[in-house]
Amino acid sequence: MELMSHSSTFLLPTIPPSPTYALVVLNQSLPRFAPLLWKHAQLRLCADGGANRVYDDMPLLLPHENAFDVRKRYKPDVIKGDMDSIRKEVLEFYANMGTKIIDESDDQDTTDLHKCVAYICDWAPDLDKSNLCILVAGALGGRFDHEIGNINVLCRFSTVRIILISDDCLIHLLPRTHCHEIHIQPTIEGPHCGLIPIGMPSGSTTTTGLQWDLAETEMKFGGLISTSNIVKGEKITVQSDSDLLWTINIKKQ
Ligand SMILES: Nc1ncnc2c1ncn2[C@@H]1O[C@H](COP(=O)(O)OP(=O)(O)OP(=O)(O)O)[C@@H](O)[C@H]1O
Ligand SMILES: Cc1ncc(C[n+]2csc(CCO)c2C)c(N)n1
Repeated sequence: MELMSHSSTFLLPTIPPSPTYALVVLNQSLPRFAPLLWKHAQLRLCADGGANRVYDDMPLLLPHENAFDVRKRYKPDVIKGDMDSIRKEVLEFYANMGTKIIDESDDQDTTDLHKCVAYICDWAPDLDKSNLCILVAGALGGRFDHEIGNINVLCRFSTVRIILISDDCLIHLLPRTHCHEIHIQPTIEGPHCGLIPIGMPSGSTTTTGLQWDLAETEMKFGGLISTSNIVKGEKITVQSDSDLLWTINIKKQ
């Protein structure tokens, strides 16, 4: 089985040039490291009201700079969604600056995050898709239906690397098609982590590097799932017969 390697280097001040990152900003308070994620991204999208957050919150995260200069510098490449949350003044500001606006108000069956991920995968020009990773800022810690909708996007695009990020933690999928090596960045993440079967129960999951390792263990909702686990070192391995969610806490500054 092919190996898939994971590392949260996008939270470090400087990172190696690959993979290619695309950033999607959702309609929730910006995580404190949003400017860093923005810097590392080759493509920046706002999901509908996510544009209000960039407009309102980016100057607050950079209080020593002039708000207008910050807004000009942090210009999204694309704003996409059903456009029921973005404020008119924000839409006009970015449209005048050349941001591409994609109004999909006809589609009331998929979320704004889904619409943005579909754009990145199918349409985004000039983006190396072979080594693509989509970072999603503001995906957690809000309305529960939205949070679950955001996790559902991980499952609907299970062949794409997508990482949901909040101030407190990150979540991504470990597809059952691969065995996984997770490289921990101990200065920025851990020690608390979780492994959660998604879509179907896991008949057999095996891990190394955790305080409570699994050895061909069964996991299912209503039975055992791994929460409040602890990473012991800097490398975790995971193999499972079902897709799992991996989550790890992000350290406070
Ligand atoms: N409270 C929240 N918690 C988690 N994610 C959120 C929350 N609010 C919005 N989002 C994310 O931001 C995206 C854009 O949200 P926005 O408020 O602009 O539109 P919406 O009409 O509420 O969402 P949608 O059209 O996707 O149902 C949503 O698709 C969702 O992914
Ligand atoms: C069973 C079912 N439940 C809810 C919605 C509504 N809905 C789902 S995603 C979305 C956001 C569009 O931007 C809306 C309004 C639906 N269509 N089907």
